[in-house]
Amino acid sequence: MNAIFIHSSFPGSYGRLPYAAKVTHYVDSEVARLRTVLLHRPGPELARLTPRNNDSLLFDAIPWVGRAQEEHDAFAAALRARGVEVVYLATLLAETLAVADARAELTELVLRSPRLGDTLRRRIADHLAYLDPAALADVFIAGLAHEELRIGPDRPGGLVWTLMDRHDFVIDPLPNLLFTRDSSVWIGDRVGVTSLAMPARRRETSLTDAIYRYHPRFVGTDFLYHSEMEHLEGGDVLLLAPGVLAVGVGERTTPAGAERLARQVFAAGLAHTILVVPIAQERATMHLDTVCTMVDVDAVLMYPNVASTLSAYTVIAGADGDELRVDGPAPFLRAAADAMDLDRLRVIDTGLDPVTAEREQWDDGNNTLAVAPRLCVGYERNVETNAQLERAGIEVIPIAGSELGSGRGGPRCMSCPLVREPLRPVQL
Ligand SMILES: NC(=[NH2+])NCCC[C@H](N)C(=O)O
Repeated sequence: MNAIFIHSSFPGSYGRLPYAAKVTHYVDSEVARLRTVLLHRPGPELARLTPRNNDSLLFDAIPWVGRAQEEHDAFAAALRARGVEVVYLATLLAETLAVADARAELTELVLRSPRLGDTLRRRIADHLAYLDPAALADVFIAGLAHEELRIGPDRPGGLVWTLMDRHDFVIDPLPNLLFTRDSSVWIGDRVGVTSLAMPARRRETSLTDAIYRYHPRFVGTDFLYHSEMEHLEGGDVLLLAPGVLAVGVGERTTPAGAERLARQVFAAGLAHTILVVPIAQERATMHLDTVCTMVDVDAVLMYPNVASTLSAYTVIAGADGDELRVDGPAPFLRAAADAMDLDRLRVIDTGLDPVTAEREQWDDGNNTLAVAPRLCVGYERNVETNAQLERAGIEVIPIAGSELGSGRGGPRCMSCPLVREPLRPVQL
């Protein structure tokens, strides 16, 4: 028997702690009271989006940056009003870049791009060397445009810079950093730095990796997953109950990623069952959390157009500790209830009729963030879904998302829980 016990009082914000204090981060469910969450307030990286690059940068429209920031501030305020500590990724990154090794590592990484020749590489290195940690963090997030680099007779750009399209970037921006759910995931007291599938997002994990390795807040944290491992994105990982995970495999997470995660969590003693859930390889269902999120310990909000057809393979550790045992497929809702030791899972539908459901699923009506059991944040525009939740006894904290939603992500995608109250000690 191996029980994980957690400190009963959770430390407050980073600013109030002695510099090198160790903070206990811990998450064992989707719904237990949320204590601390990692968000990214969108900034100048969104202003990089144009009709020419928005598809490859994974946005469906060109967001109005100021309004997106207002919406995001209201999201953060709603969480704080419920007692949640909000930690910003850009702040953590700036504090991380005060550490010389972290600064050198991340700088070296952007300079390594084979698109740059030696001359341009030198110009970029000079440019970055003068920036203070906060300004350097801004460049790592918002990228660097061709015309932002100071080039002149005494500082020639060289062949690559000269032949480059003026609209091109010498360091690509990361507009999807907003969706902090995907670039790292906490399971128990360990962090998984994920392995993002889309080229436009890959560099995000160099930032989360550096933060978790170098920031004093995270000293001593054990890693459960690394970005060089098989593709796995946080939006596909649901902590159904302590010891039970669901992992979507589709456009982003691969079966190999799900298998790797299973091996890692079994080896760390963090779960006994992984449900592997195939989802359609489409933009509308890029992650499992676009069709299924939890709103209570025994209730899920689900997209009705897939609820009855979604299936799951149940993976448990094999007897010899190496080979995994795979059973199924079985209907997802049945397999989940069995693994969670419940008679059944309550299901609340996204939308009312199939057309409304399809519209509201697209607008991330399904993508709620639980702040506590039966209390979640949802986009206000998904009127029918929110009404369904209220009818089922789930309180919805509505937030505006007309601009935030243009990147196709809702409150769950935009948040990475660092601390939730433990649902119960895990008995493995
Ligand atoms: N967990 C999520 N559903 N995240 C949504 C991410 C949206 C982002 N534009 C992407 O395509 O990657």
